[in-house]
Amino acid sequence: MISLNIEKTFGFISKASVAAYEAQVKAAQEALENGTGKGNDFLGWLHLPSSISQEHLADLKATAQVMRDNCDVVIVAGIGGSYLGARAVIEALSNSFTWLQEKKNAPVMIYAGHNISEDYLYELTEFLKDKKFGVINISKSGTTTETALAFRLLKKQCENQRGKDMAKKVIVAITDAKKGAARITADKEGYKSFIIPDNVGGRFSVLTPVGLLPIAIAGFDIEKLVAGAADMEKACGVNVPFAENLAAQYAATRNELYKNGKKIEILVNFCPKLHYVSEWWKQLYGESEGKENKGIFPAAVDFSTDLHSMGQWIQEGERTIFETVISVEKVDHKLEVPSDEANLDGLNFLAGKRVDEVNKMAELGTQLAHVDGGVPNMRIIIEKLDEYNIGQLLYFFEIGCGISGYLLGVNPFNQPGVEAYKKNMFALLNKPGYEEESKAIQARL
Ligand SMILES: O=P(O)(O)OC[C@H]1O[C@](O)(CO)[C@@H](O)[C@@H]1O
Repeated sequence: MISLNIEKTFGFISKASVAAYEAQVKAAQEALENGTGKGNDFLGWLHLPSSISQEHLADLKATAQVMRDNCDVVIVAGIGGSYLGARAVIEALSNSFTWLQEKKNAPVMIYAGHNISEDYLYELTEFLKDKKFGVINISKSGTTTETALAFRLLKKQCENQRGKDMAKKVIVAITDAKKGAARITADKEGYKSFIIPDNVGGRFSVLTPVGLLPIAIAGFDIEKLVAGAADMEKACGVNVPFAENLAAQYAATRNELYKNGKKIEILVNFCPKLHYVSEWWKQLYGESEGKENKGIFPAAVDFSTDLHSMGQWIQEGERTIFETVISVEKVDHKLEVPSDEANLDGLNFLAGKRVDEVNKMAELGTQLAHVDGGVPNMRIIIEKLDEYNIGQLLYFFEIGCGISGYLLGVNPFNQPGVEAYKKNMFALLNKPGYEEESKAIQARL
């Protein structure tokens, strides 16, 4: 099982102050469990891992097989919670150079619909010109502009290039059961579709088809992923005592750090494959907690890379940060530092050592240096990067977020602030229905 070590926060906050959260955490857990807290119409993720049926997984795997049989490239079109979970898991589990390898055992996964860059979309459509490609159109609301725009382009290209019949086979929609343009299009065109349950918000949807279908297409074992999440659901259950409950400890510790002026949490990895786990985590915690002028700012770094860019700030900048390190115990491959007779680079002191040992010493050295520099440190220890462990990690962060949001006193399941930019953009683009806003915004320019 994943474990959590909070010992290196105790020079900054006391053990007793974290322990004092027990009753508050229990109340938050019960509010989640009984559906009595804020945002209680969005708790579908809470027992999702333990309630996913074999039939549902079989349906996902069958659709994944159709895509694998008919596509060399699959575009995951989605933004925020409608793509980050899939990308996080796929990149954590993939060979770092899989997309460059000649012989592939799964379609190349590409992401779109998460920006409005004309160059990105142009270059994507150019790249796809001679490719057997398919598309997964993912949008809970079914109306998100970034995704809808990319899908409009990709749908047209797929139909033109591969013919209407094949396009029908290799375009899949994941959206609301009834409403939104993505649902209307899927029903009208006869696409295979999956439903994002009403009571699961985008950032909590990685264990719905939103995450599971792309992950299965990329060739990973979604049963093991769900099994890992289900075991974490048990391990972080409402009846697991506070001292043994990882999510409870994490939520309490970060809230106590926040109260003591640590306003920024930096999620740290020492393995570049975890970059998108951090991106997923940033949305999960940022959208959930950043409201009512409150909330820890979730940031992330990839070490040791960023030790050579952000390391200075972290070591000696304003002391408003704490670090949460995802520490992976075992690597997949073995590579030793070779000995070199001339030793021109002076690295013979490392000869015979595993590269991972060097990385682990960088990790330990960094932890000690940053703690010495005034940065509290938590460590999430994960045995290795496989489906089962990543499944655990995802659910740990989800339940930790639910508890933490309630401790902070906000509704962790809405995101009203995201509408502000959309309203302005629609007004500036003269979207029908925004006539008043258009006038008002023009007057401000
Ligand atoms: O799945 P949708 O409805 O396209 O939304 C995508 C993302 O946009 C947001 O709604 C914010 O606008 C996120 O909460 C969500 O994950």
